[in-house]
Amino acid sequence: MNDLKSPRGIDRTPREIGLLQRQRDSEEEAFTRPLEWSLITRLISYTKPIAFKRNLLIALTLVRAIQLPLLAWMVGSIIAGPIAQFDTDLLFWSVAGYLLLAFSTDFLFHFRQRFAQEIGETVVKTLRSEIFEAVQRQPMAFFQRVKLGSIIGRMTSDVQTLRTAIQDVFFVSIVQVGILVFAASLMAYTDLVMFAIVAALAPILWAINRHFRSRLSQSSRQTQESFSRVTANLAESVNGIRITQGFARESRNADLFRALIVDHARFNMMLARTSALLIPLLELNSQFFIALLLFVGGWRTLDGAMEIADLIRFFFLANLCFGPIQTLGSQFNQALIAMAGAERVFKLIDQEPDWTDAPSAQALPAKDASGIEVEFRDVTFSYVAGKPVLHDINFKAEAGQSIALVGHTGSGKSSILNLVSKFYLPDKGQIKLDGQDLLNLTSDSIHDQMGIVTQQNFLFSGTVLDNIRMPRPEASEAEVQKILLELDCDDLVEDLSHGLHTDVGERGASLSLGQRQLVCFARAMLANPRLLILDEATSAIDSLTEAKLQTALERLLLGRTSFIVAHRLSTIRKADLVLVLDKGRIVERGTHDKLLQAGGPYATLCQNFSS
Ligand SMILES: Nc1ncnc2c1ncn2[C@@H]1O[C@H](COP(=O)(O)OP(=O)(O)OP(=O)(O)O)[C@@H](O)[C@H]1O
Repeated sequence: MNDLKSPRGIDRTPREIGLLQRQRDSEEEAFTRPLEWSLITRLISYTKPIAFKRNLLIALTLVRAIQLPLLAWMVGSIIAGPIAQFDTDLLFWSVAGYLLLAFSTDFLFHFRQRFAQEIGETVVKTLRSEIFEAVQRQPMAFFQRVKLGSIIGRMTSDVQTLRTAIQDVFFVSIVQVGILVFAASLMAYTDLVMFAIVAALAPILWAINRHFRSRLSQSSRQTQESFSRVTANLAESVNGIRITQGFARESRNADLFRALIVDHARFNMMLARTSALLIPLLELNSQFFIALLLFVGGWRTLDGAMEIADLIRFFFLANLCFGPIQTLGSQFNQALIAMAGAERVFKLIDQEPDWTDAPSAQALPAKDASGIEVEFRDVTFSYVAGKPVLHDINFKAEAGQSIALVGHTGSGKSSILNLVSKFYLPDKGQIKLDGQDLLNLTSDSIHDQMGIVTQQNFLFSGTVLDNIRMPRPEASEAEVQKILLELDCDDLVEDLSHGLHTDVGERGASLSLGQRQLVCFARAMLANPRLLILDEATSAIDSLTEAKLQTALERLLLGRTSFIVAHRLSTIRKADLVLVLDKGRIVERGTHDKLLQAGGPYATLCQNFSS
């Protein structure tokens, strides 16, 4: 906990400690895992759509694995052969042969690069769409459990490690192993004693390389993570600057930011120290090898046990061996990192939703111009097992009725909406839509006949037209205009700089609150739902817009069954049934007038509603 202390010795608030603690949490995710055949074969199966190119690439790679050591061997042989023998003709033809081989090697290299990139791209694009589909089919509870950051992590850094594995590690390793085997065979053929020395020392070089590479990549990941905490904190600080200044929190926030950059600097220094140790050590290793080979090779040549030409050839080949030993070390490390990434990505893709529609579920029959009849019978519901938030809920909404849900915060209003929408399933009891048990109806058919307007008035990036047309992208602009006219808010479009084609900005930021809500009403109206779920906005809106919203809402509700978490007296007054909730139970029900007369909990609550 020591490094969580503030630089000025001030005790941190739980939020500050939490922020630094997140670093530990993310580090707990496995960074590497051993090679696993099932993960490797599954990953390779993603290259099936371009199997021909993949196989061609394997063949090209094998040829390249022979070409590279052959080039080195040729250099050694030309020096030891025609040059040592002063044979000009042979020198000319040998160099021409060398050039021909070099040209064909690089010609193939061009295709190796291109095909590898294509294979990587194919795998990445399939994985990303599979992740997206897997996330989309999850029920609501999943999104409360899983952090957005972790889904983004799967989609970006983990998929990136898999790209590296499939497009580089696999093919680079084939080439390097090929070079190693081919060069080793030529070395063994040239001089067995010298080869034995290289073979004995190679594992030491490999082990040193592996050790430092894995430390290096661990440090590099920690550095990246600490930097993303710095940027996340900066974004939060800038976005929340009003609150920061309003509560005079600048100095504490600056402390926290300083702690994060100190943390980042610490990881950066660790990374620099590790690489400053690794690179000279590797260089020293190679030089130590060369010194040893020079000594033994020189001794054997002087002793007459070895030809000088063989010694030259051997040196070229030995040099060629050092590269693959080091490269294979780092590729192996990448492969282990990719295994951890693959495990996380496939776990997300394979994640079965907590529940799905029953196989026998039928579509809710669509009826024109009438609302859905909704009935709750003894419904109990909990988000967390054993902690029910709704108890014995009973009510019936006739087709076309509007039901207002009122109650203190946390009383269970949104939970009822979640159940009607089949975003969650009840623990006990029954919910019936048009007389059929919700469990026997498909979610899609319910959502097709349902419209939702939330308090946040969520808009997607794009134009006003795109947002209104979301439930029916094929709707014409004229249809959208007609909807706006029906809602009596066609002047909304006239006020906007580019009419229906005005860009709404990020999350609708360039529209006013009232305009955003009208867009959401128009969106719901275009869907022409039989059931409308509405969480009435609480934000203060000027009285003119307010009146417009009320008119639009009345028109939207006409002929549909609606459930409204109501905050305005005007909405509640018009509701056919008001359900008063308290601690997950319906404590009163009736019309506004009746409930007001009764003088119970509703009458008390009423004083808080805006008119
Ligand atoms: N996803 C969730 N996981 C666990 N508990 C939840 C979840 N959502 C709501 N709750 C709990 O369920 C209870 C009812 O919440 P609900 O959101 O239905 O109340 P509400 O009346 O709509 O409140 P508000 O008016 O503040 O929106 C609360 O105690 C709340 O803490």
